[in-house]
Amino acid sequence: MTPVSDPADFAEYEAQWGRVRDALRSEFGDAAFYSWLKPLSLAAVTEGRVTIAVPTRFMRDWVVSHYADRIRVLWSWENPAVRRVDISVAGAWGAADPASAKAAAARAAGAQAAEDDAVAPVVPPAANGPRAGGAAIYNGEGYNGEGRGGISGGYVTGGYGGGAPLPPRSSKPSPVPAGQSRAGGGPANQPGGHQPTGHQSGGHQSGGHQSTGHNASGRGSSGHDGTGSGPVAYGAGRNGRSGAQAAPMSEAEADAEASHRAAERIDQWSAGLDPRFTFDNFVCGKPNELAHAAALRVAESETVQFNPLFLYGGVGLGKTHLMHAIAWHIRGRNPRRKVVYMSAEKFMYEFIRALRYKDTMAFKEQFRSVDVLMIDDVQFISGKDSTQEEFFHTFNALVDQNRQIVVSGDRSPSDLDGMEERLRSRLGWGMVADIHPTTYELRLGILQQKADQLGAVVPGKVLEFLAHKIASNVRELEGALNRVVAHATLVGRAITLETTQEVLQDLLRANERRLTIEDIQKRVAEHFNIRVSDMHSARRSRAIARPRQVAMYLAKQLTQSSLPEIGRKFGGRDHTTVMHAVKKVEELGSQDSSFADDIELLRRMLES
Ligand SMILES: Nc1ncnc2c1ncn2[C@@H]1O[C@H](COP(=O)(O)OP(=O)(O)OP(=O)(O)O)[C@@H](O)[C@H]1O
Repeated sequence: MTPVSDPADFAEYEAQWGRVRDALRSEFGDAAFYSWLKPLSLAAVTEGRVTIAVPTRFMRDWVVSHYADRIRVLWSWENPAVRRVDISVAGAWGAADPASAKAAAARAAGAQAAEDDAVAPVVPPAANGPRAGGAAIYNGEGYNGEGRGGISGGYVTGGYGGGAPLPPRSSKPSPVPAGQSRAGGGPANQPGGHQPTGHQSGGHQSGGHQSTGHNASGRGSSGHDGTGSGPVAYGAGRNGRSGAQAAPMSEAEADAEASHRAAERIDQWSAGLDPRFTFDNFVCGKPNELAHAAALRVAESETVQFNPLFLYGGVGLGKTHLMHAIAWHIRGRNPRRKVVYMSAEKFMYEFIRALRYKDTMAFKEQFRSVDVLMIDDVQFISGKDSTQEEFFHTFNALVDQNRQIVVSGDRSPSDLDGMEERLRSRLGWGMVADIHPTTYELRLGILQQKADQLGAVVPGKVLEFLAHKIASNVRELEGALNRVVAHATLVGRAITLETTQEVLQDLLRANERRLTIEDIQKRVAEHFNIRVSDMHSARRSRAIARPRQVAMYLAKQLTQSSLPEIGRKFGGRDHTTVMHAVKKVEELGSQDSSFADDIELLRRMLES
């Protein structure tokens, strides 16, 4: 094949690529475009054949399977001479800005094409420019200032926010002044390895390693903390490449390095798993039997059972415990399976960080390469549209690849206010398992088990007393037992009912004061002069229905009960009826100040 050798021709192909991209964007929409298509760049052109560069292998596979055919068709409409479109990984070059992307991608694709077909693509001279190899040039004081960052090892290392730009990771030879090693990365006065280089923001701690600043890429760390958020030690990577003597990384090496980093990161994300939260330590009873059975099924199966498994329930009822138990179990059975557990808050934090450091491709790739993804407390991303969008795409990508997803929340998917409808419906697709508030028997069982774990001798009467008095949630129950045991150990006295009451006086008082739905129904019925039984009845006249709605609203505001629990206490009504009541009372309160005053009065009476 004859390469296109005239830069003007290449420019013409670039213009065609621009139009093809526009067409792809309008066909596939903005979300797909920004995730998958925007990072592509025209790399090389030979007669009848164009090569598009992608930043990672994962992305290449995705683009090949989802978009390549369409790209080819659209391009042949633009230019019938184009009969073939190749998608190639930019690999060891990566790209930081459009100009260098072109150069880097051209080299990458050129190398690939040369390997494939022994055809040397011609890169327009201008595109290669002064940044040979697409790497930013470190001249001992800073950069040659093109774009916002250097390029190294396939990762963009953008000098974000105006800090001194970072030196490139030393995977590519570049003109470093003789005798000046890149190890340590920064200007000469920064010792290698443990000084923050370039931009620092905040100082974020993670995974037990302290980092005094972010590196600008969020990646490219020396590898010793695996987070990419710690101090930067460029040029001293895992493979021992160091600074000026480093040989260029091949595509395969770059991929291996990237996978290694992704694996480190995945391990680090799940590093917070609590070793106490296992299935062995989980006490199963009526309120949590469904959730427990579903969790166990997911943990024991190599294939996807239901996707996602959505666990929900009130505060401190064991959702996190079950998720950790799934992770431990899977790891125990098959350590090779990649399991990621993280809170939704952490997911958002990681996403924001990736956006900030222009590392979203790596972020996507890491998440989408896991076998089991578990996201705890998903309600946290309610109202956080961009994070939801990213989670939505991650979710879809994993479901498409038949990977298991487990999510927990404080309410059912359909009740997740502030969550996009499409995400809510996806979350409800699989198995939704509710953890109900504990019963006396379950609390007693949990107390017995926790006392055994502590190795403490606690009289049955004390356990029964605690199970009876502390009904709010298991976390509080466990805290109470810990206090009693700690007190006995410290003062060297046996645990008795008396010492227990003494040690826990504040907690017991607070629990006694805790409002129940029955208290609310009684008080609201009195206030509106109706019978308490009307709270449960099917009567729909406004004189009855309105006070009932008010009581539901107050139950939602003043207790920790979930919507289904509240519904059950109001004559077995559905949770959607409770939701409607809550909305109605809020609406009336905003329109009618005397109604709002009435509600406020009731609230104060109930809380006093
Ligand atoms: N059935 C159970 N058996 C043993 N321990 C339990 C059980 N349920 C909850 N716990 C314990 O209660 C504590 C709180 O549980 P966990 O953190 O899992 O609650 P959660 O539902 O995730 O709460 P939150 O909504 O606050 O995130 C943990 O120490 C956990 O071990």
